[in-house]
Amino acid sequence: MTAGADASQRTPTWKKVIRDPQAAITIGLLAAIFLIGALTPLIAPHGPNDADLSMVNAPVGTSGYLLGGDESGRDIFSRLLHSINTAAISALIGTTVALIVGVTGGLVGGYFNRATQSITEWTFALLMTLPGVLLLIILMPVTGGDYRATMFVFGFLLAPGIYRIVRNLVLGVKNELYVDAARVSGLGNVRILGRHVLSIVRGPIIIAAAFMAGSAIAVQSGLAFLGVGSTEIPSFGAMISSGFRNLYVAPAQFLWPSLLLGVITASLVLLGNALRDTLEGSKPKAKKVGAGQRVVADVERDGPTDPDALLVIRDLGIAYPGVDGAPNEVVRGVNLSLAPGDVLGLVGESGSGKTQTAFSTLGVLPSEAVITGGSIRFDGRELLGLDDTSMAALRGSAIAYIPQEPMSNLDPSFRVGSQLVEGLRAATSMPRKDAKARVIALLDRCGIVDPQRTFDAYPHEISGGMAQRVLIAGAVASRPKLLIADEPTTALDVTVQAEILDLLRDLQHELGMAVLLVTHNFGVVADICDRIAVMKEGEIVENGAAEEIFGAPRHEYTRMLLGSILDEDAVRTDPPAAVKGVAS
Ligand SMILES: Nc1ncnc2c1ncn2[C@@H]1O[C@H](COP(=O)(O)OP(=O)(O)OP(=O)(O)O)[C@@H](O)[C@H]1O
Repeated sequence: MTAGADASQRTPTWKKVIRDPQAAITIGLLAAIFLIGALTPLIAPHGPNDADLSMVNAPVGTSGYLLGGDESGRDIFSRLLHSINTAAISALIGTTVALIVGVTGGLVGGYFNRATQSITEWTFALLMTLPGVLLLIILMPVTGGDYRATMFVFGFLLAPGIYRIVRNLVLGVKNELYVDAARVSGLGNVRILGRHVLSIVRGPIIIAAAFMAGSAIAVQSGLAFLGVGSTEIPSFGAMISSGFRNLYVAPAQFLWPSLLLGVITASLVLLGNALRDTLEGSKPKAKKVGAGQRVVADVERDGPTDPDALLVIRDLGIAYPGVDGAPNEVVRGVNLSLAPGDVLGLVGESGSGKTQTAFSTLGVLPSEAVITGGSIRFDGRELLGLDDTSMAALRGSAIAYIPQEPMSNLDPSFRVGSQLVEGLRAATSMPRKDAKARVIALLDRCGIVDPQRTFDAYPHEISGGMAQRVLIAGAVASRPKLLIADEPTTALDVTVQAEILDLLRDLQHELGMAVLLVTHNFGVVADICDRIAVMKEGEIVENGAAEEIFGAPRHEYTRMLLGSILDEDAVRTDPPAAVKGVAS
C-alpha cells in the first residue's frame, strides 16, 4: 500500500471532514455563532423583550444599546443573541424528529417484508402530500403558537426525505452476502440493522441533517416573519419583520438579523455540501477513460520500454472507494513483464489483486475502480487512457481472455457456434463462411469430438469442460498475441483440468502467444508457466523464472503457497514440469 492510501484509510472521518477548508470554515463559523448564543445570559445586556420607550429606533452605538433599539425600544443586540438560541432549538427539534422518524421508517421499510414496506411507503407518501408551511400555520391553535411544538410537527414533514434516502440504501445492502452471513450466524434483525445497515446509511444521514437544520431555521424564521406564533419569542424572522417596517427610518434594524440568518443557513448548506464531498467521496474528480476505467494519475506514456517485452506493467495502482468514500488501494506498485510467447503465472491467494491486474490490462475494470497510477504497455502501446473504441478493438483480437466460469460467459439464448462466429468476425471482419470454417476447425483442434454438433448446440447442451474448450477456441480464433486466462481450470473437475491445461500449453506452443495465467494454484503454474509472479495483498512479493521460484523461493509467502500444493488435489499425476526441471 502506498503511504497516501495507507494514510487515507487510517484517517478518522472527522479528521477528513475538518481537513476540507469549506467544512472547516463553516463548522468554525457555526460553532462560534452558537457558542455566542449559548453565552447569551452572560453577555446580553437586556432581556429580549425589555422595552424602553426612550430607546425607540435608537441608533447604532447608543450607550448600552450596541446595535441600537428597535421600534419598541428593545435592545437589538440582546434580541439577536436570543434569536440565535431560537434558531438552534428550532434546528435541533426539527432535525431530531425528522431523523428519528425518517431513519426508523427507512430501516423498517427497506429491511422487512413487502407488507411492512407498503405500510411505510403509504405513510410517508401521505406525509409528503401534506401542505408544508400552510399546515404549520393551520395547526397554530394546536401548537399554541409555541415554535418548539411547530418545529416538532415540521420534523414529521421533513422525515419523508430521510425515509427515502435510508430505505433506498437499505434495499441496496440488505441482500449483500455479508448481511446474509450475519443473519445465518444468528444475529437478530435489530443487531443487523444497527451494526451492518446503519453504518452504511450514516454518511448520507449526516449530510441530510445539515440541510434539514438549515431548512428548519429558515421555516421558523419565515413563520415568525409572517407573525405566526408567539410574539414573545425573539427570532430572526420577527426581527426582520420589525426591521422591514422601519426600513426607511433605520435600515440597520433590517440588516443585522438578515445577515446573521443568512450566514447561519448558508453555512449549514455549504457544510452539507462539504460533508457530501468528504463522506461520499465525490473528490477527487476522476477522468473517465478506456472501457470504463478511470485514471486519476497521469500515466507515464514516455517511460522507458523493454523492446523485447510484449506486455510491461509498471507501478500499477488500482483503488475502489471504501465505505467511507476514501479510496482503498487493492493493487499497489505492480511491476510485470511478459515476453512474446512466454507464459507468466500470476499466483496468490484469493483477494490478492490478480484479477484486478488482469482486468486492467483487458480494460474491463468496473466503473467504480480508479487507476491511481502506473502504466500498462502492450506491444509498445500505452493501454491506460486508451478510449473505448481502441480498447475494444484490441480485446478479442490482439488480447484474448478465458474466464473462470465458462458457462456464465456463454449466452444461453444463442447457439455456441453463432456466438463464436460473431466474436471472430467482430475481431477480424472475416466473411461469415470462412469464420464458420475456422471455428469448426478450432473446435476440433480444441478436442471437441463432434465439432459440428457442438457448433449447433445451445450452451445448456454441453458440459462445463466442453464449454471451456469452446471459450478457448473462441479466444484463440483471432490468433491473439496475448491470452489472459483467469483461473481457467478452477470450475472444472480434476481430470478435465489436466486436459484443459494440456490444450492451453499445446495451443500456446503452436500459436506462439504469450499467456498471462491467473491462478491461486501453484500446481497449475508448475504445469505450464515459464515465469511466476507471486501477489500478496495487492503487491508482487516475488517474481522470477519458474525453476528459480520452485527451487529456491525467497519470500515466506511463496514458500507457504508452495507448501500448499501438497495439500491440494494434484492437477496432474506426473510431477510438474518446473519441478522436474529443478530436480534434474
Ligand atoms: N467492485 C469492487 N469493489 C470494491 N472492491 C473490489 C471490487 N472488486 C474487487 N475488489 C477488491 O479487490 C481486491 C482484489 O480482488 P481480485 O479479484 O483481484 O482478487 P484475486 O486475487 O483475483 O482473488 P480471486 O481469486 O478470489 O478472484 C479484493 O480485496 C476485492 O475485495
